[in-house]
Amino acid sequence: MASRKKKLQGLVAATITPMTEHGEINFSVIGQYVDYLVEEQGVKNIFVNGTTGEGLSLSVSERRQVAEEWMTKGRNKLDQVVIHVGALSLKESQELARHAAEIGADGIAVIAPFFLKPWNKDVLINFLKEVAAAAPALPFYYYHIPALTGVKIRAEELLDGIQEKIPTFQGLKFSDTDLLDFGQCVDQNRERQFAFLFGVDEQLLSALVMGATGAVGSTYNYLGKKTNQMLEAFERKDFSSALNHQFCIQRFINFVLKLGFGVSQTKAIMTLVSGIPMGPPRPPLQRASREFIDEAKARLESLDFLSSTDLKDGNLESCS
Ligand SMILES: CC(=O)N[C@@H]([C@@H](O)[C@H](O)[C@H](O)CO)[C@@H](O)CC(=O)C(=O)O
Repeated sequence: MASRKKKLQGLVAATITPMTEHGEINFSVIGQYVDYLVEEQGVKNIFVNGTTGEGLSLSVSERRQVAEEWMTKGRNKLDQVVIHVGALSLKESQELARHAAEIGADGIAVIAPFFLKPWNKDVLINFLKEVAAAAPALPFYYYHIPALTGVKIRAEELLDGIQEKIPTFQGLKFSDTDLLDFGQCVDQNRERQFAFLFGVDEQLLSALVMGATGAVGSTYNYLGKKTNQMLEAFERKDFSSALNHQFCIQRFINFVLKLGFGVSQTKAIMTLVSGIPMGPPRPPLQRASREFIDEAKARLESLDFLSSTDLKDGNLESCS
């Protein structure tokens, strides 16, 4: 039976997988990365090998090593480490789930298989159930990201009666903008035992109103501190401040989305803000362009999201 002690709350950074210039995993910076998240961003939960971590572009052996490194370096520093173990092959997913349990992870998450796809809720649940059963002591999260998987089964439908099928089910990572679906997931959870982790960083405040218990996202790697200020304002019911924080965050995300934003750009921005080299993404992704990096840097500075900036005085856009 999964431990119900620690409900996953607050911000969860969807970790980047650092790579060398030759495209190999750069394990040597993960210790520094943990310290940066905890000390500079106030983020103590991580989601490893997900979309941002290029989990599906890594081999099973690499995924195991990455998970191990985060567990080792995060020991006594991080609160919770959730490992994404979704794969097209059920066998691989089960292997990764067993491995996550062996190394002491706090939970596992799984996306819907996206090549030969489940065509209805029951078929999807059967797949998830088989993975969850490989790690029967670990909390299980379903990772709903329909825009990337192409599996459009509503989360609200999936959750209906899920615990009878998957006793370790502990929550949902909801990376979609359908707040009706999200709200109905929260609404049906009468006993409030599940974690509802929202995954669209630029809309988090709306999801908090709808009952999100936390958030998993790429921007919490470098905007964790800002987003924590929003969570704190929301907690003390200072909705006007919370909205100001969300608008500030939106100004940045909206800007980069218009330039073209994804995992490659996240790697470049994190390198810029943290000073820790994240390296290039793995093909077919291509590294972010010089123009993107320059424009993103200027925007970060104008919003006062880069600590080195001197623009505070008289800067109308400043979000400090
Ligand atoms: C499609 C995508 O990558 N979405 C991101 C968001 O954090 C996203 O980068 C952010 O909201 C900006 O649009 C996360 O939901 C992904 C995530 O949590 C993960 O890496 O597993």
